[in-house]
Amino acid sequence: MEIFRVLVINPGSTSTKIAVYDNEKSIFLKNIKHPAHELEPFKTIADQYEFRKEVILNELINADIDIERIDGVMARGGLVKPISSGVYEVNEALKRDLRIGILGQHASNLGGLIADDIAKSLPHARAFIADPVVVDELEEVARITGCPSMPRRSIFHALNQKAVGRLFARTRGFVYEELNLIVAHMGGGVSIGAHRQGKVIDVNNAIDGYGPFSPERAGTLPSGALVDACFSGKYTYDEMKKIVTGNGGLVAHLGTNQAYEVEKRVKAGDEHAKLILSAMCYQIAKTIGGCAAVLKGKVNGIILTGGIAHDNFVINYIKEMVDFIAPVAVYPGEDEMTALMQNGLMVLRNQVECKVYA
Ligand SMILES: Nc1ncnc2c1ncn2[C@@H]1O[C@H](COP(=O)(O)OP(=O)(O)O)[C@@H](O)[C@H]1O
Ligand SMILES: CCCC(=O)OP(=O)(O)O
Repeated sequence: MEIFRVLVINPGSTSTKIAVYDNEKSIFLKNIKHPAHELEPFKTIADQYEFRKEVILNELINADIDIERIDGVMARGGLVKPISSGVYEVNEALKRDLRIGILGQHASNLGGLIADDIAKSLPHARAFIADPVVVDELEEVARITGCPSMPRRSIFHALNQKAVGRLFARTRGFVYEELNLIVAHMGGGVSIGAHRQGKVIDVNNAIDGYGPFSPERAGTLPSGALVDACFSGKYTYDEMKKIVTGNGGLVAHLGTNQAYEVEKRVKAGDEHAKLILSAMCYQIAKTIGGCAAVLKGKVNGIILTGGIAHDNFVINYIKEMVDFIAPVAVYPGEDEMTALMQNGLMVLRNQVECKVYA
């Protein structure tokens, strides 16, 4: 059997994850955490490009991985134009939109760019992204806000939400497309999606829109206060953007983007840390309740996933508020690396056609 070597790169807001597979066999996996102070010197996401690329290449060198053998570089894709779920080969149009950050700035914008750069330096590698954060399956009614020029947008952890949705269904003898699920991904950002028979018909905008606050995002804010702050003369445009994305949420309240650090403080008896972490959980649970209404109460399961799903305080808090809706399943971490590898192998084996980003 032909062996395909796939490099998977996943730049998240608080981490860079790297994996190498020979066919389905994992030969290397590393999660490099980036505490807030390490990323603070970079003014923009684009400024992190060299840093993140170096991190990836150094890890591969240190692990003695023969990168010349790589056939495909799979990346978690970023804030390009809204597109359907699937695998896209990195092309010039995609790179241009990733560079601009046409729908905003997020570490995953670097994924396709770094993948392309690495693939081009190798003898026969191709670069792809799959299920980027802009996968858009929203129902029309879910797009409308009270201000026609500011519609709601689908920006979420599409790759992992769909991967764990499929895993949940498979392990229970169903297919994902038969079930109604609510998936809460809790990472540097938090997204909560209403999955109706394989389509995410409603979800919060996890980057700079609305929804629960998260380790580094402010989430929904009182709009009057937000307008006042913008015009107060105290902040530049970039500073306001950073308040909403990057320096919001746990970073703003507690000075760290690491939920495990907050959990340690809570265990040590820090009442303020407990109140803030509780507020984040409370907002997540309320949003899950909203998704139950979207699905008209017909919910087969609630899935809690992402790095913070390792945190027992968080899980217990949310479970207590929502387990009256449907059974709660917990998938700590994410299945993004496996999902990217599987998508890459399907294309390299010509089992699916990759889509063209135009
Ligand atoms: N074992 C753990 N216990 C509690 N929180 C954790 C644990 N592992 C990771 N986290 C938290 O999960 C968050 C990162 O989640 P992750 O899904 O890796 O996000 P991202 O992809 O945005 O970097 C961080 O706040 C981190 O502190
Ligand atoms: C839009 C979802 C992307 C996101 O928030 O990812 P991180 O949790 O990795 O920042």
